[in-house]
Amino acid sequence: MSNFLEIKDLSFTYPNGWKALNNISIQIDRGERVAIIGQNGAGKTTLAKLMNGLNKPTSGDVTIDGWNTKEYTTAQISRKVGYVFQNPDDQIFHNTVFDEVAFGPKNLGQTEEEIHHNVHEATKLVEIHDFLKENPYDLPLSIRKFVTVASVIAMNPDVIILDEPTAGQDMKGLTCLASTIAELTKRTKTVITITHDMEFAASNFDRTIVMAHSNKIADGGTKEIFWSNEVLTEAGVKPPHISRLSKSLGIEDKGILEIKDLINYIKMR
Ligand SMILES: Nc1ncnc2c1ncn2[C@@H]1O[C@H](COP(=O)(O)OP(=O)(O)OP(=O)(O)O)[C@@H](O)[C@H]1O
Repeated sequence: MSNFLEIKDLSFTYPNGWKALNNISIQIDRGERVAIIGQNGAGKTTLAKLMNGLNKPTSGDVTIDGWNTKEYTTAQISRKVGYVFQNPDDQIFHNTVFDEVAFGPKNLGQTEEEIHHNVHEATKLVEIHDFLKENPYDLPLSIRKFVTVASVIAMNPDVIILDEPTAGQDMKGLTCLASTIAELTKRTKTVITITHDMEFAASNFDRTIVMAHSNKIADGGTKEIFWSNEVLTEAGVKPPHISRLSKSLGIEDKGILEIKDLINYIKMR
């Protein structure tokens, strides 16, 4: 595995003395889709903020495409790693969707033409193109969340981190998220999500990293992880509903994470 994004012996302690990450190493390649799961307070958001340089390691290193985050500003790192905040209201500060999405490309020094192109591309991808002239705060939370996703995509980073993207999304939003992730993968972008939504992780991410008590306790194929009782119990995480249903029916097929998997299993019997 190549190490486009390399986290090596990483520890992070907040100024109040709380050690939120304890000696973590992870390697993530271009084009990978990785879910980070774990209980509240496990250190997932802290880890994401170290990946895009918002936080700098207390010890150890985070290197993206050869850039050690300690040697670059957060603005420089954000060209390579885009982070979509859990709460869109922590990110949005312009009066129109267009200006909000254009902010990143403008700061990168793109020409007017490039800015227009990137804003239109990104907003079409996440299906908010009709709202370009609207004030983001007149739009519902689910749409505001896509405004922040588009803002990051418009900067064309290599790695996109989505923090709790399914919160507040209906079926239409979930479908749009899935197609956006699929398209980003086609463009060989690395997509990382922090999520409590196990169905979302199971359907869209091939690899899952499990965090608990400031540590990485597992890292592997999503199917294996969601069928590993010990890991999920230690992390305090429940597997997807369909895996639980299958287990309670006595079906021990590790491939079952989604309804379609259970249907296939039943059809094969
Ligand atoms: N600015 C801060 N100062 C001190 N401690 C903090 C700070 N931010 C987070 N923490 C603590 O660090 C730990 C990890 O927090 P973090 O937000 O990374 O967890 P998380 O796994 O993302 O949780 P959640 O699922 O609730 O978002 C928690 O105990 C949290 O209280």
